[in-house]
Amino acid sequence: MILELLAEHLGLATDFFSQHLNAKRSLGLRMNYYPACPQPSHVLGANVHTDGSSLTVLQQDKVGGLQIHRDGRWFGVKPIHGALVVNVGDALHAWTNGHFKSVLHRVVLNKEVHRLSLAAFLNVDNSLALSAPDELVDEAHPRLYRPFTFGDYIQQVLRARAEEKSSSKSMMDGNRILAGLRFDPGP
Ligand SMILES: O=C(O)CCC(=O)C(=O)O
Ligand SMILES: [Fe+2]
Repeated sequence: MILELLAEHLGLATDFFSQHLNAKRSLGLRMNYYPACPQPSHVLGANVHTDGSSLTVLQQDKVGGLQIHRDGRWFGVKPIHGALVVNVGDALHAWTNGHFKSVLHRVVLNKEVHRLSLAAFLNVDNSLALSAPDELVDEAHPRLYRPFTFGDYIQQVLRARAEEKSSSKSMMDGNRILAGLRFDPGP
């Protein structure tokens, strides 16, 4: 349903995303438990990252701690009773030629109480080609990425992880991961 509204918003066929995801989809579920922490400024509950999914739907409790990065600053995502948080992941970012941006996020801890969240990742199949449709490419929005499958993206993630292990940097940033798949228009 959300994917159908997003497709309509972009002027694409309503089932543009959902037809592929209905054929071969997988739903990943993760329960996150963040203990109270005596020194919350020294550690993060979840490190800075983007999700690889198309969309992530998150249920958080009332404690708070999720933050998104925008315009060089971190903003808290205030828990609203009965509301779900919907995040765009790297797969949808690439598939829409960056019209929808995957959001860099992290979780901070607090001294007093633990926090729980449940994340549902709408993942795409490794064989899915994430080429943006021509409708989303024009002079103002040149094609960002060469044609690639989600499996190619996973290879880039593994490469980035291996690099992280050998350096002090630790950040699963979709922009950095997708940089390896950027379109090179040539000389
Ligand atoms: O716990 C949260 O609010 C976010 C969790 C998250 O980013 C994730 O599981 O990918
Ligand atoms: Fe996440």
